[in-house]
This record gives sequence, structure tokens and C-alpha cells, in this order.
Amino acid sequence: MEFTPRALEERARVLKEQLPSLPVSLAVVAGSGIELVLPEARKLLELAYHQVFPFPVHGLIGHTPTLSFWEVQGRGVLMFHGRFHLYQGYSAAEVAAIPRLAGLLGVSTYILTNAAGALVPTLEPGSLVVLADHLNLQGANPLVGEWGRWREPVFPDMTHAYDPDLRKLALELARQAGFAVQEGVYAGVLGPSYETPAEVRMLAQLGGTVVGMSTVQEVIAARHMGLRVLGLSLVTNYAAGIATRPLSHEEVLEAGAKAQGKLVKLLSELTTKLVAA
Ligand SMILES: O=P(O)(O)O[C@@H]1C[C@H](O)[C@@H](CO)O1
Ligand SMILES: Nc1nc2[nH]cnc2c(=O)[nH]1
Repeated sequence: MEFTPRALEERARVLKEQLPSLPVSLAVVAGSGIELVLPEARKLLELAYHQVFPFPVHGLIGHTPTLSFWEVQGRGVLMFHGRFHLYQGYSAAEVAAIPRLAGLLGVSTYILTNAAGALVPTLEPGSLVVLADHLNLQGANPLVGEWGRWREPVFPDMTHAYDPDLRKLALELARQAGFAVQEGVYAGVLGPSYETPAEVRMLAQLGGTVVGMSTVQEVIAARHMGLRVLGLSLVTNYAAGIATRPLSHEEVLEAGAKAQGKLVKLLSELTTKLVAA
């Protein structure tokens, strides 16, 4: 069955009845190998994605597809553990379902994390990139067709897709959490094969700092919903041709696990600051 705006609106209405009745202002999305918890908050509810989204959900190693609901200072925070990717066969509308659902549930700020490869040799694995912009090279856009007509604006401006104030705050808190951190541009490709060395050189020449297979569809949909966006790329590996060994998803997951402590600290500080704002 086709996934329509009506189906998502109906699911949001049902979820609102199931979720604790706290004002929700923030959603956080965990990328590959990134396990997120909020040590100083209370987890009130956890739902498997098949209970959350009105389309068939199939998993991927490195993602536990659940939505958890946390209470932080009397406010609700949604944590999406795992995302949908085009390369898994999901449509652009399905990939964009997370920010759209978050928006329908009352979220105003959307924080996404992802695992990405470094396009420049100076960016070491384990470091963090606060996204300042992106290149959508996936050949898709979640606003094509009826989803684009679903709400205004039909032609959303993407000049400040990644919120400048959130970027500043994230840079400061990431340093405090112990990350080597810089701003950069995310090159979003389709995958699932990793790049060739020639493609990596091209992406760097196009202005990319990191490369990954997610994020851009979500960010376009989030901006269309009027959400403020913060994008954080954990550099899990050097991209092909810069890397001295073959790339693997296992290496990506390992790097996520290694950075877990710092990421949890950063996300915890960020959510505390943002719910209080
Ligand atoms: O969901 P993210 O962008 O974190 O996942 C990245 C891209 C691929 O799914 C995978 C490649 O190893 O990691
Ligand atoms: N496309 C792509 N996605 C990634 N996700 C984590 N590392 C990489 C990479 O090097 N390339």
C-alpha cells in the first residue's frame, strides 16, 4: 500500500494518545553504530518501529529500530534509534518519515547523527563534523509529488538548512565532550557500495568534507516541516583511496561504539540546554 501523508497524520494522532502527555520539543536520530541514551533523564516508553511507522520496516546491522521517549526537565525528548535509507529500498517519503512524524508530534528541533567517511586526510576517524551544509547526490528528493504539495512552502529555501545557532552550540559542547571537531559539508550519496577513490576525489573537489548514505532526505523534509536542524557526522573511517585498508560496515560500527561515551555526553548536554531554552 502506498505511504501517504494521510497515513502518517493518522499514525501521529494515534501515537499522541500513546505517548506520555509532556510537551515534546526535541527529536534525536541515531546513525549507524551509534547507541544513544540520556543518563540523566528518565526513559518513559519504547516502541518498535513497526508500531510507529505505517509501512513495512526491515532492519539493518548497527541499527536497533526503536523509538524511545524520555523526560528531561518536565519535557519530552524523542530518540529515534536507527533510520531508513534509500539503499535499503525505502522510498524518499519513507526515509523522510522520521522528521515528518517528529514534526507532527510537536518537535521543533531535529538533531541527527550519522556515520560518515572523511573526504580529506586531515580529518581523523573518531572526530566529529558539525554539518554546515550538504550536497544531495542521491538523485531523489522527498518533496517530489504529493508530499511536496502536503504543506507550504512548495519550494523550501535551503540556505540555512543547518541552524547557525545550533551549530555554534554544538561546536562548543563537542569540544567540551573531548571531540576533535570542525564544521563541514556532508556529501550524501545513494550507496550501498562505498565510493571508488576517483569518486572520493570528485566529492572533495565538489566541496564535501564527509561522505555518507543518509541525512540529506531527512534534512530537506525537516526544513519543509519548519524544524531547526542540527547534523552531526561521526567520522568512522577515511573514505576510499585515503584509507589504507578496505572499507567495511563493521569498521563503521566499531568506530561508533568507540565514540559512544563522548557522543552520549555531547547529546546529553545538548538536550539539557535545548529543552531549557
Ligand atoms: O545511517 P548512517 O548514515 O549513520 O549510516 C552510514 C551510511 C551507511 O548506512 C552505513 C555505511 O557503513 O553507515
Ligand atoms: N558513502 C559512505 N558512507 C559511509 N558511512 C561511513 N563511512 C562511509 C564512507 O566512507 N562512505
